[in-house]
Amino acid sequence: MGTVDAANKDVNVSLTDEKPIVVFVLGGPGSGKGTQCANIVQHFLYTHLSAGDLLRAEIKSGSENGTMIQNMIKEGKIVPSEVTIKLLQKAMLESGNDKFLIDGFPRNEENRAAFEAVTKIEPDFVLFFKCPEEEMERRLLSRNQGREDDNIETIRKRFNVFLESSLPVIQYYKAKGKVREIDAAKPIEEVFEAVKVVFTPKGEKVTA
Ligand SMILES: Nc1ncnc2c1ncn2[C@@H]1O[C@H](COP(=O)(O)OP(=O)(O)O)[C@@H](O)[C@H]1O
Ligand SMILES: Nc1ccn([C@@H]2O[C@H](COP(=O)(O)OP(=O)(O)O)[C@@H](O)[C@H]2O)c(=O)n1
Ligand SMILES: [Mg+2]
Repeated sequence: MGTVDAANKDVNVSLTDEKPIVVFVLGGPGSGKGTQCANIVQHFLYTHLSAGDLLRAEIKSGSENGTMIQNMIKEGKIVPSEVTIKLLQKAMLESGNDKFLIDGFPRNEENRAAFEAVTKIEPDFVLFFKCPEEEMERRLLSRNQGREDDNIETIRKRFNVFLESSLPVIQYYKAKGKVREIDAAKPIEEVFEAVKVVFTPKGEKVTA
């Protein structure tokens, strides 16, 4: 009995040790998630996985889910978790890394609960980019990446989805003390200064 317990304990310890480190990067559309993740990976040893980028790549690949995903994105709606989580898991495996910035996910309670149930991973912390809607709107309208959802009609829908479905997820993690909130209305370099502080281990100097 004691031996079995001891063995189980060992297994649990090693599983815990092997679990990847995950940071969820959240914020409204246009708050600067992608921009700051690109900066973070230059300074810290993370792999950046954007849920939106993975979904757009899935459309391009001609997958059987492509049309459904395209329609959801055009409407600013959230794609069923099953689809997004599969893409995230595949990208995590293929990266060979064990530290991830998961950008734009979880976007609703379903995303959050399904990810936790399927992967058993809890985020280390949640980086939340807080930005006023007018500023996010300005940025999205001049993003110029040819995205079908960067038009004023879809942008309004995405803002509503953010308020109704995504903010509650941020609240959920706030209650657990896991949210690191950043003022994202400032210029890119200033936002990154604040981001670096969050990623720099306590006691270490924040580097340039
Ligand atoms: N702090 C900032 N100030 C001004 N423009 C920004 C800032 N951060 C990002 N942008 C620009 O705003 C647009 C949206 O940024 P992006 O990183 O794609 O946001 P998100 O991934 O949150 O939608 C891009 O064109 C980007 O260059
Ligand atoms: N977890 C996610 C992330 C994105 N998406 C879809 O992809 C769209 C674009 O997401 P994105 O993260 O690339 O958008 P931004 O916040 O970067 O502007 C969203 O509006 C959703 O339609 C989703 O369904 N589920
Ligand atoms: Mg983005």
